Amino acid sequence: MIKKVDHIGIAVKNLDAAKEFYEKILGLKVVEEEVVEDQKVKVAFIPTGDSEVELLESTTPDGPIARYIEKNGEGIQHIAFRVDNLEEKLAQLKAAGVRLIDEKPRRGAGGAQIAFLHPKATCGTLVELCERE
Ligand SMILES: C[C@@H](C(=O)O)C(=O)SCCNC(=O)CCNC(=O)[C@H](O)C(C)(C)COP(=O)(O)OP(=O)(O)OC[C@H]1O[C@@H](n2cnc3c(N)ncnc32)[C@H](O)[C@@H]1OP(=O)(O)O
Ligand SMILES: [Co+2]
Repeated sequence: MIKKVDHIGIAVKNLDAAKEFYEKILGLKVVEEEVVEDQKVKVAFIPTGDSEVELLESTTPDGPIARYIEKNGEGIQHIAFRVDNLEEKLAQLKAAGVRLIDEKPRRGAGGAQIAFLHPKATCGTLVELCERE
């Protein structure tokens, strides 16, 4: 079952510059920063009520965030929905013929289990599903 929007992923060129805007100008607060090697990103999480903003800077010129920015510039790269059972949700989507990027959960930020659905199967938005304690 999908519980809520967990976070909105925003691709940025420079995490420090983005933090400057979100913290100093908007008045929000980064609570956690982490490198997720598996996704070739450095992330900063900013709580906004019941959901968070995830700022993403690429750690390599060939990662998904670098490729996204090269093609589209900075901006919203994905939306993440919290699920209570990721394996079960992936099996259900696979049975429904949905194109999955990840058939098995991978490790995400903050110890979450994550998996992506292909934007061509979701009416144009890259969707992440995540399960966390
Ligand atoms: C840390 C973690 C966490 O929260 O815990 C994260 O979020 S990590 C967040 C970063 N990690 C990821 O994004 C991992 C999953 N992403 C991927 O595997 C990749 O980025 C893909 C989504 C498959 C795109 O791959 P690639 O750039 O090689 O393909 P491509 O440029 O040929 O794109 C194929 C088609 O999908 C579209 N497309 C590509 N990226 C898109 C996006 N973010 N949103 C909407 N559409 C997108 C392209 O425009 C293109 O459409 P046309 O054919 O019409 O031109
Ligand atoms: Co994410």
